[in-house]
Amino acid sequence: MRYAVLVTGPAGAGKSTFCSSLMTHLHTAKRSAHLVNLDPAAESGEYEPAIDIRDLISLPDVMEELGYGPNGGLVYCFEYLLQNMDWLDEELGGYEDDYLIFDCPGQIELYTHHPFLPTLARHLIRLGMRVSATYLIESQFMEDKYKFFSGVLSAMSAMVNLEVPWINIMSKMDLVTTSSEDAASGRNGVRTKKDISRFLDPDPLLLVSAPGSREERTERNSKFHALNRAIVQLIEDHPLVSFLPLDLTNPDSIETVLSHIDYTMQYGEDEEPREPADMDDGDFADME
Ligand SMILES: Nc1nc2c(ncn2[C@@H]2O[C@H](COP(=O)(O)OP(=O)(O)OP(=O)(O)O)[C@@H](O)[C@H]2O)c(=O)[nH]1
Repeated sequence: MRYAVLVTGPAGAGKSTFCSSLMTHLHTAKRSAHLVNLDPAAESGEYEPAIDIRDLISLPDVMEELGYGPNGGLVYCFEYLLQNMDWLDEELGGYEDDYLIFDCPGQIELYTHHPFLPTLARHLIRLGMRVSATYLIESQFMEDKYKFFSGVLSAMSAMVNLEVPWINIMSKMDLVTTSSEDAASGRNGVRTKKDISRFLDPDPLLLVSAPGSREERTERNSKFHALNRAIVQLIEDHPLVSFLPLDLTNPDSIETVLSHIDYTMQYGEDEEPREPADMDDGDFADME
């Protein structure tokens, strides 16, 4: 069985770094894993991709030869890929019992209102692969509820568009300090773990505004207030909208995220993911 993990999220969220960490972690665990680069503008990273869209088409070439800008060029590259899926099939052909990690580009519109990734995911499923997706949002982005709403809505939009087992990840947790002094002074704009922990598994009541804040002023506008409450209700009603924290400086954190990916890919979202300690070898026997 082949397993595909689509690593998605906005530009700079840490997708490529996460892919490298997953590769290292899987190799250390003696699991067969390969990197698939789907970013036609990618720069070289720690791991040489086993499959690389730049071997088919690259963004700099498209921009130079066809005169496109970066966004139009990226769309052209993906349209070209979809018209040449036999290239991908051939590239994937050599992998049988492997874990394939797809590093995706950071242009958010690719996830929210283009059909490329859903078409790709369906194609991989037709090839008999188990497919799941992760969506990374960086912890620094989650400074207040407005940014949180924006992040959640972009994640939900991508999730609804893609329709595969899905895990939201809050990346770069190592940049979140636990120093209450820093938090009090707002030094460097860093937040405490306590500050953003409410966004990992959000309690809607906590997201309703605090008095005296920017929120209070905004809520004088009752239409926006009603919209806020509706979004809060949506978040509450939807169990998929929670975030796994990812601290790449902590191997346990990577292990936990990987366990969730394994489990989600194996069982979908119908069952609650269990902690790694609750899983036995039989759960992943065919993934070794
Ligand atoms: N401190 C910290 N920095 C990180 C982490 N992950 C990524 N970074 C940094 O964030 C920047 C962006 O990381 P990338 O992995 O290139 O992010 P990306 O999502 O692949 O970016 P695009 O390909 O542009 O969409 C780089 O400078 C990384 O070194 C992390 O877990 N902690």
